[in-house]
Amino acid sequence: MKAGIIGASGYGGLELIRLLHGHSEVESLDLFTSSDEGIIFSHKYAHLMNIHDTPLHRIDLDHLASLDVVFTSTPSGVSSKLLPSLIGKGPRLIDLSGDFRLPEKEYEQWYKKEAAPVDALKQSVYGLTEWNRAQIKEAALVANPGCYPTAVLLSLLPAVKNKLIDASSLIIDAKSGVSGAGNKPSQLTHFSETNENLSIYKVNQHQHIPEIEQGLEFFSIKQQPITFSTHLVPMTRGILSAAYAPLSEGVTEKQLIECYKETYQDEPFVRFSSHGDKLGTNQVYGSNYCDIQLHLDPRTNRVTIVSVIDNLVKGAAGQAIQNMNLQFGFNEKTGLDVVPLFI
Ligand SMILES: NC(=O)C1=CN([C@@H]2O[C@H](COP(=O)(O)OP(=O)(O)OC[C@H]3O[C@@H](n4cnc5c(N)ncnc54)[C@H](OP(=O)(O)O)[C@@H]3O)[C@@H](O)[C@H]2O)C=CC1
Ligand SMILES: CC(=O)N[C@@H](CCC(=O)OP(=O)(O)O)C(=O)O
Repeated sequence: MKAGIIGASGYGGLELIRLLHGHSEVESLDLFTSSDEGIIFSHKYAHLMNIHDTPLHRIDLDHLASLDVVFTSTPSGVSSKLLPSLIGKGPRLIDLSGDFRLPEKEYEQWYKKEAAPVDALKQSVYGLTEWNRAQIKEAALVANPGCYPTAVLLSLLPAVKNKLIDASSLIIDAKSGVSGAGNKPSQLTHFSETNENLSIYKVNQHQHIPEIEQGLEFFSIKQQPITFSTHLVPMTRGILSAAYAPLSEGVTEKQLIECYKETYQDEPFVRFSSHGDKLGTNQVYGSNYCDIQLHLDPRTNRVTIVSVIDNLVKGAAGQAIQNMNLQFGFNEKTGLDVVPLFI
């Protein structure tokens, strides 16, 4: 199949290239740019020497329409303008940005940008693979989930859906490596302000709050507002999410564990473990895994539900490729069956 990436030179784009390079079904990969047309990609990124020595293409709708799948890995506000004219023109579209994840009003409120046209929004399908396979399979346009919502929703949905925890006042505390902010330098990500520093940011204003609430509601039950805090950690990759909630009355820890085991037992990329008291982002580094653990504190009857992902893989490019595999009828593990880097 013929694949294309718009925003190839960003972090999500580079990760798509890395993983698609090892994908047995992808015959050609065209890279598109808004700023560097004609540049040989490996001259810009030497780690791709002898791997991607082709020039970057101008974003051209006819060229894009000739492909089987197009990934957009662009800043918010870009794919909402680009993709509507490509819907139904040939390629399956998989958008890594937030442009097609929320309804119009919520998007404009939280992203402070103009939303995608309503007709296009109606055709987009939320790409949380494990929870939305039937719809993703048929979708012309997949809205790939945000990095934090992937970690949070995968870890909370079994408990919330089955009403095993009291989700009326969920508190979720999440931490991310700096690559989550993309390759464009900013004061938040400047070395001298991230190194030796741990910070909380976008308190009660993070754009993933409505996405998480919507996901909990869409796949489980009517959701009360959540408290969701994001922190920047001086590391490159990885997200750790920890959620705190009381067990529902009469529910035991054993029931909760059984529910998670059952929900994810056949999933190739979600690993639930009921033992151990330690979970780190390095156990999923570079891989498409989401690892989940839970711990009940019998003194408070509150459960701590923890998950880790690599924000650039399961939180972005890996999940996008998993969705592509699903859409084209390939084994979901194709191109993604790698052992985490760990050290
Ligand atoms: N980083 C992460 O962990 C995750 C990111 N996301 C989302 O995925 C998207 C991509 O993220 P990321 O790769 O980190 O971002 P980057 O900022 O690293 O890269 C974005 C790329 O988009 C291209 N671009 C910029 N402006 C335009 C434009 N006007 N038209 C077309 N292309 C443009 C640029 O390449 P060029 O100049 O060559 O056109 C740029 O390299 C974002 O929306 C982000 O929120 C989602 C989940 C996780
Ligand atoms: C560390 C860091 O800054 N992470 C980014 C994640 C961005 C993202 O994934 O945003 P979209 O919803 O636009 O896809 C953030 O917290 O905003």
